[in-house]
Amino acid sequence: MTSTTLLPVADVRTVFAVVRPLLRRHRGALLLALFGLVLASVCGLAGPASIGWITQLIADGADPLGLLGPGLLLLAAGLGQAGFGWIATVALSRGIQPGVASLREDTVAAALNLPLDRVEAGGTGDLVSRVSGDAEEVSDAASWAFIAFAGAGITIIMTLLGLAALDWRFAFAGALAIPVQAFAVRRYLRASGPIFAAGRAADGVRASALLTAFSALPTVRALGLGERERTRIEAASRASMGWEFRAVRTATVFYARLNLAEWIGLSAILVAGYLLVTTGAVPLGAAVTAALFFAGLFDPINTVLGVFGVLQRAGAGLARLVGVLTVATPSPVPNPTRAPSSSPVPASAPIPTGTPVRDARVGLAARDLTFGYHPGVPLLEGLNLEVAPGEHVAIVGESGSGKSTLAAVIAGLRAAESGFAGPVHGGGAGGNGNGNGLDGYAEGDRERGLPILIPVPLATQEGHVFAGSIADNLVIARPGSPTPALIEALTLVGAWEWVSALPEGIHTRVGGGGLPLTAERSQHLALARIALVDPPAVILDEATAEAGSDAARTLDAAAEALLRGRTALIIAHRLDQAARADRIIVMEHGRIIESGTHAQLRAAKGRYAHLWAAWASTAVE
Ligand SMILES: Nc1ncnc2c1ncn2[C@@H]1O[C@H](COP(=O)(O)OP(=O)(O)OP(=O)(O)O)[C@@H](O)[C@H]1O
Repeated sequence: MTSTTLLPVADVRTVFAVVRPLLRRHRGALLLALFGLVLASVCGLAGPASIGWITQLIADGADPLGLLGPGLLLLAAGLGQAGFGWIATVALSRGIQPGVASLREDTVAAALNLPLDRVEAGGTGDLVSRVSGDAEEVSDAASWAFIAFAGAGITIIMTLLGLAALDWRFAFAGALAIPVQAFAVRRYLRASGPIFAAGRAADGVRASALLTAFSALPTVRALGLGERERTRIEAASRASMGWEFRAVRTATVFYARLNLAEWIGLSAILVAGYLLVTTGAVPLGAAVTAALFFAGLFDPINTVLGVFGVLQRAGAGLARLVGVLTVATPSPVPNPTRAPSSSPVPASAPIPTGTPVRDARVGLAARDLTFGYHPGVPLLEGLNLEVAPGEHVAIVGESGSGKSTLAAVIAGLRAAESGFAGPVHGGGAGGNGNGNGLDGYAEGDRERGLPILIPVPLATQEGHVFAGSIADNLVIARPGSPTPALIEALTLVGAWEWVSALPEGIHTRVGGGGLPLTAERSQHLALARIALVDPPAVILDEATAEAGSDAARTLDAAAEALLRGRTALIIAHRLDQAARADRIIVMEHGRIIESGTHAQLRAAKGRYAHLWAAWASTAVE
């Protein structure tokens, strides 16, 4: 990939549109939090007020017993502040955290549904950094920064009101700090916003560079590309670090300006207090209270301005998370002959246990299908293919002829530009043969007794092994499946023999950090995963192509058992696999150029006959 197009970042309006209903759901908790924060800051003010009161009593030479009143007020204020603060914190996190959690879940679900080409265009790292780093920033901010920000903001407002209540001149003196603070904040926000956004984007690019290099490690080693990859990662890391340095530098200047503002405000209050007390305008206790009020503002002001950075960072993360939600997910091209779906089945939705999905009346079709990797350059153009229910069709053709692409579009992994591709109703009783979109039940399907259409599983030669137990690797395809169902699926494809011989059987950990599996066993698990889903139609994309001869025999048998009684599209590189199919189609430059049985095509002496002759002369059975 030479250039990347990162996933979109949502604008402020879209972010609000997504966040508002999440917060509205917990309005009660948020109101309780606001109430608690106001009472906690009122209690916070009672502390300095009682110290001022005590000072006044001492200055007046009052009876020591008279100090008991302000002493008790001081104690009650401390307890009240802690108690109300606790209530507010709990209520606020109850109001915000569920929203953050559901946003994260929605984003992860949307990420899993993203069109493959969109993820490829942005680099996998961009997506990974959003659902991990950005989600972390947002969650972090919600768990403490937002609470600290709201608490400190309310304390500032209440303190300013308290200062004004003591004497408006104290409020005026304190307000002299505001222009410097406003200047500091304005400069900081202007500078830091773009720095944080660019920093998060640079992190995404760095993650992409790392993932690309690691995922292609064997190729990188084989072609001696290590140095080139290292330089690329180093450049991406340097860019990311550069933004980090700039963020720290901007924050340092910001805090220096805030310290200057504090110094100006406190000096003004002390001067005002001195003048007001010496002229008898206010008692000494009031001046002490005012100075303590103002000093008490340092912390909340620093908190508000300090967490601004965290909130801004979280804001940038939130916009990137919501951005994932705004990417249109591939929806199957609707079949114009059918009504729209009433209960859609998303392409990646797990099939709940107990849902009967296997049905002998489901076929596969591509109708007037057009698809291309680059806009305006179609690879498949107006392609038509019908696979009848229960039929096994093999696709053969030279490398690059479009076999895998056709399989991916029919499996719903890539969205068609126009036309239709996917499972269809057809054949048997109740089917109308018109076909259907990949849309679960369409209007009236239940009434007509038509089977539900689920996404067609595609097994490729890269049978992926997830880190976890063998059971985890299977259950992922059909959550909630009981152990006997897993064993049945493994047995069907002939994998139970080796799985049951492992020390921990089905609970053996495989994948990252677990038992390494051979390519053959990984594929075996991939086929068992499909057996567990028990779908009516399956696509095998070279699922046994790379295996050695013994492994090929094992996996051929597994595929044969899996495909029995199902509709199948098989991309066959070894032509003996194709010969066993009911029908063979030959592809060239994205088009179907021949279609027929093995015998028919050999007799026709066309492209397939040539391929067969070439293969048969080199094949070792
Ligand atoms: N992700 C992609 N982005 C851009 N072009 C692609 C992508 N995948 C495949 N192509 C191109 O599309 C064309 C068809 O590729 P496809 O993999 O479908 O062919 P194939 O017949 O399955 O080949 P093979 O047998 O080598 O897998 C090729 O020119 C290939 O380079």
